[in-house]
Amino acid sequence: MTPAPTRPALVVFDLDGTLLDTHVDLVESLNHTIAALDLEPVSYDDLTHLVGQGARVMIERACRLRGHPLESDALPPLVERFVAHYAGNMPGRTQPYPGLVAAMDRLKSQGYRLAVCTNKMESLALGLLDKLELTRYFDAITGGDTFEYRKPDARHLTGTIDRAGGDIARAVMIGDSVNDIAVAGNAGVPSIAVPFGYSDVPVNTLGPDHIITHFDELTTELVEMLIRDFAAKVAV
Ligand SMILES: O=C(O)COP(=O)(O)O
Ligand SMILES: [Mg+2]
Repeated sequence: MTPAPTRPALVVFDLDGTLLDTHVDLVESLNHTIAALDLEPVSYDDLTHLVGQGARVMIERACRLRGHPLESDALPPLVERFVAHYAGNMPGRTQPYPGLVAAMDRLKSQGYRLAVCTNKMESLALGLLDKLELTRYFDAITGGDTFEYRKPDARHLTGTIDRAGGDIARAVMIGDSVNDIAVAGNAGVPSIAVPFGYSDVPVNTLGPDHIITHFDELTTELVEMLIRDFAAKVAV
């Protein structure tokens, strides 16, 4: 039998492509934004190469993809256009992935803490989670502009863990793409990858400590096992 955990752990979630399926609204707002430059719309397949570093980078990458690299002064009005459209449309067609809410209820009923560490702008992350009535689950929600650094910089994750009142030795990061697995590795925290998000490569190639294909698999037993195995690996 698994011994009782010393103290509840903290599970830190990425947002886009992990907690929430945001792709329809991201693509729509991105296409609305680049339409101001008369650029052809991008597709969902393109999104996996564009998303990951927040709206500014996503817009820059989309313009480059359409053969229209931006001058630096062209970006701020486009970011404003994106934010107005995206925030105005929330929650749009965005939904939690299957089993997420039940998994969060399960973890919280065991006293676990939950947090969000996303490269999405903090205001957009907060607004979206509010609209979906999910904010109350989280002890901290940090975005790509909360600190002066963001994923994959370890300090984005360690700062999130601090704000959530968590302990780095009892935390797990769960995400869909390279920044999530890298930030966990950089911070010294075990990682779980989900394959249903927006990675442009198969998640097993990112080197996560574990992969779950459905949130039904996210249990306190799994979290405890990952924390224990990770500590044992680091101690070797
Ligand atoms: O919005 C982005 O570019 C990335 O967001 P994420 O870190 O929640 O995946
Ligand atoms: Mg993501």
